[in-house]
Amino acid sequence: MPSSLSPRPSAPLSLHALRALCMDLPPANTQVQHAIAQREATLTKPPGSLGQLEEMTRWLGGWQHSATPRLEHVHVLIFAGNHGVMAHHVSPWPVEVTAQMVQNFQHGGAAINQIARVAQARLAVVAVYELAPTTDFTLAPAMTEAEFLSAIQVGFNAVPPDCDLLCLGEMGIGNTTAASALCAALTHQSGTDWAGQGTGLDAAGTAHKAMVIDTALAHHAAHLDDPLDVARRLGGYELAATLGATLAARLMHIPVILDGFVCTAAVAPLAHLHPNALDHTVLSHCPTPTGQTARLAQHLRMTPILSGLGLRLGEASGAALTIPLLRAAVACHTGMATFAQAAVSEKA
Ligand SMILES: Cc1cc2ncn([C@H]3O[C@H](COP(=O)(O)O)[C@@H](O)[C@H]3O)c2cc1C
Ligand SMILES: O=C(O)c1cccnc1
Repeated sequence: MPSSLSPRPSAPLSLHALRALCMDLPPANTQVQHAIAQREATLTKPPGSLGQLEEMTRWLGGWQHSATPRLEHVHVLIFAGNHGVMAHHVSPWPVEVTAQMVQNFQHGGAAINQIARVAQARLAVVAVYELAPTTDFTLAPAMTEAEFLSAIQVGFNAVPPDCDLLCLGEMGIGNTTAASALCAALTHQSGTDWAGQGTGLDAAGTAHKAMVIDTALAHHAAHLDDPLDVARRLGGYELAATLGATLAARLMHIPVILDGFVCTAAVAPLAHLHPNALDHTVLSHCPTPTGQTARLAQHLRMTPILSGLGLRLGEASGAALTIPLLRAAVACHTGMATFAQAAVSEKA
């Protein structure tokens, strides 16, 4: 069934229902994947010579449940939120920048606006809780259970049903601290292991960020066994919305491209609940081979589509950059002639 005809699922209304949903997610269509691999073998090229493009087509088709994958309706969704932990100056930028950048997205002036236009994708921005900040998570959970569930629901409901591919991104000054705290908690490591420079902290600023994360980890130490509770205590509204959108996409047969570190950290709790929970997602990029995004990718056994570009912006910029590549993959699979059609001799 094409993704555009998939029924719109309803969002889970309790933590119990959310957990149950995460444990029982629909798989990819393996028959479709097999059919795509069979056609791929008949196309006028040495087998496997389009490398990862061939894998991408199989991945897209398997999750769209269609042997002729489509990229007619590609959507980029940015969730924005603010962070109480900014009381500790964990970013060199002021919190107002979150709202200002949301305006910038709406007026077409951000990097993502240009990349989405080039990629022929529709862009939408959702300011979660109208950018009210979370609670400072060094003192208390970032979100109450009700706030957490409602942010998940915002993300869940933001996924357009008529969508062949969803690219997710975020905007929230201070959110690399939340993302690093999540990673540290999920991997049972420390702030130093996961804190990075974010939007340009110097070495002293990064060490302070690591200390703030360690303070939060100590405060919540007795409650870090449940991945969803980790997401509630140490995450943020836009991270919870990202998790909700990723779940909705799974139920609606929509493949997902995750942007960078923050986005991937936001959905990492799902992988800790169920090993296959992120199979319908792909990580777009890693800025460096040894940074936090690379380590998170390794932890989640994800291979980024793009590496070495040094992208460290967020906003779904890396995710949207992969769209032209995916369009090329699908165009080759659907448009190429077979050996028989083109009268090209097959391998001896
Ligand atoms: C002008 C500007 C545009 C951005 N677009 C994305 N981010 C990125 O930086 C933020 C996270 O970094 P940190 O944790 O260091 O604050 C997020 O908003 C992220 O999307 C931006 C940041 C700035 C300053
Ligand atoms: O990789 C990311 O997601 C990222 C990196 C720095 C700032 N904001 C986002």
